[in-house]
Amino acid sequence: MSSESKDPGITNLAQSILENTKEVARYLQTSGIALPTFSPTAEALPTTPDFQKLQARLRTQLEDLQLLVEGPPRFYRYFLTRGYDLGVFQTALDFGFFTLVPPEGDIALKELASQAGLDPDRTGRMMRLLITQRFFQENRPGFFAHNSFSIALQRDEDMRSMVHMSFDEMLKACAEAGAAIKANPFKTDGVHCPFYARFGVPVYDYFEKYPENSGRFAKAMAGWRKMANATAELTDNYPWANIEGTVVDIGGGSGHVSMEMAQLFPHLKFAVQDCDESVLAEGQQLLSDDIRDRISFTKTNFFEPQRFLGASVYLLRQCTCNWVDHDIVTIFKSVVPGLESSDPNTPLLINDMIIPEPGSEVERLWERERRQVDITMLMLFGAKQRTVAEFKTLLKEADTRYVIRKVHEQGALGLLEVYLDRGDGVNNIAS
Ligand SMILES: C[S@@+](CC[C@H](N)C(=O)[O-])C[C@H]1O[C@@H](n2cnc3c(N)ncnc32)[C@H](O)[C@@H]1O
Repeated sequence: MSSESKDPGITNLAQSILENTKEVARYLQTSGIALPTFSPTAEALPTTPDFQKLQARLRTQLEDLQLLVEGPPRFYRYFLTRGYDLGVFQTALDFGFFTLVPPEGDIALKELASQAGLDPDRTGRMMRLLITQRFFQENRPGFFAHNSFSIALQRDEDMRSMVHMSFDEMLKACAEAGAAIKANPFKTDGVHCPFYARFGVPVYDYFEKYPENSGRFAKAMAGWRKMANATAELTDNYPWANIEGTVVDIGGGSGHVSMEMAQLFPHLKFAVQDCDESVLAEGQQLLSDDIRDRISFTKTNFFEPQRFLGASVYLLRQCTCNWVDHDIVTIFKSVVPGLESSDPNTPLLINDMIIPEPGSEVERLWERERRQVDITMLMLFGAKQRTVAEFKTLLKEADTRYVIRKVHEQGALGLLEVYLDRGDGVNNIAS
């Protein structure tokens, strides 16, 4: 539920937008960063929590002003065409427009079409729609160049992979949403969900079946970390400097999070576990010399009892959201042998989005970001993001000794510090 129920009136809203825009400009000037433009050479904006707060406040107000000024019929006129907009974006990625347009200078339409392997008519029509949406530019007729938004996808393969995967596999699954949910209105899991309806296999079986797409998935996860959920909640909310030994990164994918942590905490080792061999192999190749000796990769099934014993931390990052409740109970149970074999202060860290309890006073866009990812899980896995109370219920169902010692809810992802109460008083917490 949103805290913003008052209607400020459009001129008051516009006035506030002006004030908040000035604050953004002041922040940038104080940080020595040039004001944003659409030029391909525009400087990157800061990603600090303070700046993100300013961005979010302005974004909410801009969205409200646009809705109020447009009114429902005009709004729906644009809203209903988003499917076509996304279809064009997907095609542009499929045909490589973002990488074929050179980083500097421009490219003739005919040349772009020829390199893309597409006819010039459709190449031009799609590029020109994209240009109306502020991707690319056509400063001289028939020649295309990058702007700040299109070049961002050329420069960063991880981010491009995330956008491409979302508009390719995931969007196709979403198109099946109505039919798939109608077919099973009271059952939801990895085989009763839109992704399965579209592709005929659950998500992770799909990536095993198509290893070429699995590589893109691993890059996409790294891209998502850069775009939406940096590791700050994980790195800043646990006393990493005070521990020693090995962090087991369960379902760690290509190990991109372990790699970042290994750079930050050179005294720690990381054991990346995942079921997908190609993703693990991808990670192995990304290791730089400074961390190579401290990161291992092992093919593991997190539904089976943990075999890495005596670790300092067991980490489950962005895995619980992919599974339905009874699977989560199995995953939580499977960590228990690891925790039992370790020091009583060894946590299971669950680093996933936390859904606010209904009725919580939270920002509308903050809640929307969480609910968008929650619905992503519904579409792809028939699964969900969870509230703290839901996590607690599943942990207790897995093992009554599980206790949640700390909850960090504020960042892009939440962090639950979970321990096993072994009756020695160390984790005897009323939680
Ligand atoms: C959403 S990704 C998260 C990756 C990484 N932890 C992160 O935060 O970016 C979930 C990972 O779980 C892995 N996975 C799925 N089923 C698994 C299983 N049964 N055992 C181990 N890993 C599994 C997937 O291959 C994938 O890498």
